[in-house]
Amino acid sequence: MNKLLPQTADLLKDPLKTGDRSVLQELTSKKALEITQSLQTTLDPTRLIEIFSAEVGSLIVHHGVRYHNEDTGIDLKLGRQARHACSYNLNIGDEPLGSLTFRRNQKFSDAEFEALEQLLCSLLYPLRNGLLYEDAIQLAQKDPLTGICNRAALDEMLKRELSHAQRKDTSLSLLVLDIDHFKNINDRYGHITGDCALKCVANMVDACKRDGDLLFRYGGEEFVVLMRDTDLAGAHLLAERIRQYIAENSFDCSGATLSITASIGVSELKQNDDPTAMFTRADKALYRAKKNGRNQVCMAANN
Ligand SMILES: Nc1nc2c(ncn2[C@@H]2O[C@H](COP(=O)(O)OP(=O)(O)OP(=O)(O)O)[C@@H](O)[C@H]2O)c(=O)[nH]1
Repeated sequence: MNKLLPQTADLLKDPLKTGDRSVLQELTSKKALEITQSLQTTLDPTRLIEIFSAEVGSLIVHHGVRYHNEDTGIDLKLGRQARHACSYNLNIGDEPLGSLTFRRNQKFSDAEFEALEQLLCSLLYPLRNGLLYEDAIQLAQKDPLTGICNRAALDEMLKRELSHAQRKDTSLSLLVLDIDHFKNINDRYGHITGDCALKCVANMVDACKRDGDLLFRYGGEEFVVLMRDTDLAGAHLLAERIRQYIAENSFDCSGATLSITASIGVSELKQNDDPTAMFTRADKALYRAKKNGRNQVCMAANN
């Protein structure tokens, strides 16, 4: 593959020489095969674009690439954003896959446009598979009712955050929140109102926490917040703020005005902790908060 590069780069240094379309066409066909093989190594859309840009760059010199996908929120910028641009809206049938822009200081020649279009065909199906895979992963980690991350996501994140905090010697705290007497809401107003209350609580917790804190629905009427770089005192502050906010703000669900409270247990990461130990300490603290009369925050003993 690399043998082609010097020859190709020379050819493309001066756009006027690129009139030799047959050479470029031949190189493009070979490159398309190489790209197809290279793109088989990953399903990560960002990585796919990086690989594609690097492969294309060995045939068609460019200084920057931007991939933008409104639906997934991916906005990837590689290299620098030079003066001349060559943009494509990628799609398969009527399925949009985002837009891809190549940039460089010299104009792109017609032969290069043709070559790029041909090479892009090798990207479309791997990119679609990558986007679908990412979609499936995200769906599997989302709670369909509240739209926040679910327990599977918590299991994964807790493991990751815990090992990061232990490696970097930073603090990490966790709170478990359980709505008080939630069964009464279902029994009195029905499950649709109960569902609405769960969504409202998720929004309330989300409104109280910092951007870097991670919110999960653990199951039923139980929520978890994972707080990076936060010690027990900081976690206590957030837990108390959430408890107070929920207790002081009634909300409307399907015509009913609901006033609810929540109990919260908090724990901080200890040396040699594993995810289960850390979670269990917060859960036990939550149990104490319930036992002591609910609508309160209890801290796990940190020894
Ligand atoms: N509407 C609705 N209810 C749910 C959902 N998941 C769990 N529940 C209900 O949540 C209630 C939990 O009740 P309990 O575990 O007895 O606890 P509680 O009534 O909140 O009482 P304490 O936790 O002891 O204060 C049960 O009635 C479950 O059916 C859900 O997704 N939607």
